[in-house]
Amino acid sequence: MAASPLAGFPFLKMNGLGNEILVMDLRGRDHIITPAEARAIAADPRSRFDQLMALHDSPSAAAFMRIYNNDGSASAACGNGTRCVAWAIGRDGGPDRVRLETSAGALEAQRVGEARYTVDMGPPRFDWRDIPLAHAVADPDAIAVDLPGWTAPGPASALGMGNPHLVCFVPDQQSYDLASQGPALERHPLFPQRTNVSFAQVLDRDHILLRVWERGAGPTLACGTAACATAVAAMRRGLADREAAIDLPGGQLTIAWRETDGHVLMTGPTELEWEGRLPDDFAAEPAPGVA
Ligand SMILES: N[C@@H](CCC[C@H](N)C(=O)O)C(=O)O
Repeated sequence: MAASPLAGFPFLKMNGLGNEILVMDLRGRDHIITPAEARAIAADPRSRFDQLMALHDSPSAAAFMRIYNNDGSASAACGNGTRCVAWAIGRDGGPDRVRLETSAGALEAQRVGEARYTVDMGPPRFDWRDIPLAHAVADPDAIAVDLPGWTAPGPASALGMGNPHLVCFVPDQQSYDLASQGPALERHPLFPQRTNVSFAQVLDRDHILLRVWERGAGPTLACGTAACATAVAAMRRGLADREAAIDLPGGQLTIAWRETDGHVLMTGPTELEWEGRLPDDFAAEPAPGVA
């Protein structure tokens, strides 16, 4: 079998509030990581990740980011991963301000402290085609999500942050079981591309507790886009002010929804855990039908 172009390839193992991020810089190369390769990388404890951020050349930004979940599926947005990429590009005397692209649009990241970044995550999306939903809904903040054997505590919110989100507001987030309700809600028929699922408990107008079941990755210690979606949904319901602290199992993000242009600003830390290389004999499972 021919050697994989990823054999021995270097990576940064990082995290954003415990959300496990792998950064691989493929700029100047023409290899696009396949879903099978992403799964194989995630399955190795030395390169495990919730999300893999693969950097590619961009004519108008420092990099174009292809984002993979650990089940091999793609996403067009990852808040914690975007901060990690900004750190990776900005380290060793690189720029403090970085423009990055995804298939959902351009994002600007600004260093605001030691390994700490604010990312302009762009505007939230409420049109059913942009989230996307399977069909038009009368009110994206009044989504009924009862499941067989489970009654939702009230209507949920559906919105997009470049990726789909379902936000369920609950009186006590600890009493909701991510492991059983998460997978079912991720595949709710209203979401043709599946969805990230948030259980949010509003403590105060500027303070929200959040746990997230991520599309394609399951429960993670933090999800930046879910924090953005939750803050916006709470603000639209009149439950929170324009800036709020979101507490996730891995720590705190600050989310502001700017009135002047409707963009969402996410601020939080990054951490480098180790630098590594894929094995020299790296190989992914073959594509179906390929011997
Ligand atoms: N952890 C991320 C979101 C990653 C993508 C998500 N699971 C999806 O499939 O949309 C974040 O920090 O935003």
